[in-house]
Amino acid sequence: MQIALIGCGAIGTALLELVKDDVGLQIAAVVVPAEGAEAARAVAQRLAPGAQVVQAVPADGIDLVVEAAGHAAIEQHVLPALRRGVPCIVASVGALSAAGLPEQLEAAAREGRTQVQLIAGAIGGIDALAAARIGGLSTVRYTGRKPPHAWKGTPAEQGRDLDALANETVIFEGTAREAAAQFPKNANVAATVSLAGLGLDRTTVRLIADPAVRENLHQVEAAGAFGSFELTMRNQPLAANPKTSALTVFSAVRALRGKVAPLVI
Ligand SMILES: NC(=O)C1=CN([C@@H]2O[C@H](COP(=O)(O)OP(=O)(O)OC[C@H]3O[C@@H](n4cnc5c(N)ncnc54)[C@H](O)[C@@H]3O)[C@@H](O)[C@H]2O)C=CC1
Ligand SMILES: O=C([O-])CC(=O)C(=O)O
Repeated sequence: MQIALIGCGAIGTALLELVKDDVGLQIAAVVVPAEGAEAARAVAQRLAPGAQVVQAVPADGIDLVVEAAGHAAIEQHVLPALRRGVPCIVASVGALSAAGLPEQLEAAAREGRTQVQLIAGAIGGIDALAAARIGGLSTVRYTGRKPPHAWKGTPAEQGRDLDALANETVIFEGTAREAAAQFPKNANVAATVSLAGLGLDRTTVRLIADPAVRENLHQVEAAGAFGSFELTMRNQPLAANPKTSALTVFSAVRALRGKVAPLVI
């Protein structure tokens, strides 16, 4: 299977490392903006020597796209690939918080008679939540807790010095839609939980900067006709990007391997 990888940062690089010996998965292209091309070429030379580094998904010869780039990449690269009939695996699930984008993705996939797969990424329990939804859900709450430095470059910095935080601090409370839009690199999981469950506007979200934690903690509490569950993930962040959990990479690799494996779980 010939694959185009969109994004070659923390997730993309770790993904290339993991799949470099997978015989069924050939990385044919790495798609990055012009300013990221040089760094991506160095990574590709080491981990995917057969890949071309390009600024758009090649029009021919690609069987599967995997996105690990950021919200803008969905409109820019995923929608056109779907329309051409190329299935896509998406990590930047928070992009679907933009009005109309879920519908556009569905329409593009229909037009191309293909599918877009939103990965679970850094969160677990998505299978249970999506199944529970069929019986009816009453509440779904998501709490994301990360060390203060993981919130740098986000609205969490407004009115506070993250380096000086002595206690856990709630930096956001609201809907999953608002969280995903305001924290595009930190709240994709909020969008994923909501899309699997009660939707972007009925899922309540709290985001916390906590100087007492080293890991990225994700908690989900869900209740409905199925019963209830509480889930806590204590994820190791990637050294290359403290905002991103290593599990996100494993989730993307699982999705890729699931496309070629004879038995899938
Ligand atoms: N679903 C989940 O659980 C999670 C999803 N994510 C998503 O994955 C994205 C990537 O995460 P990291 O690898 O940690 O980020 P990163 O910042 O380390 O790497 C981003 C890469 O994408 C490239 N890029 C940026 N905009 C692009 C565009 N429009 N088209 C093509 N390439 C582009 C950059 O040049 C860079 O190579 C995040 O921005 C977030 O949207 C991240 C963590 C968890
Ligand atoms: O990787 C994580 O821990 C979660 C994350 O950044 C996101 O949801 O965007």
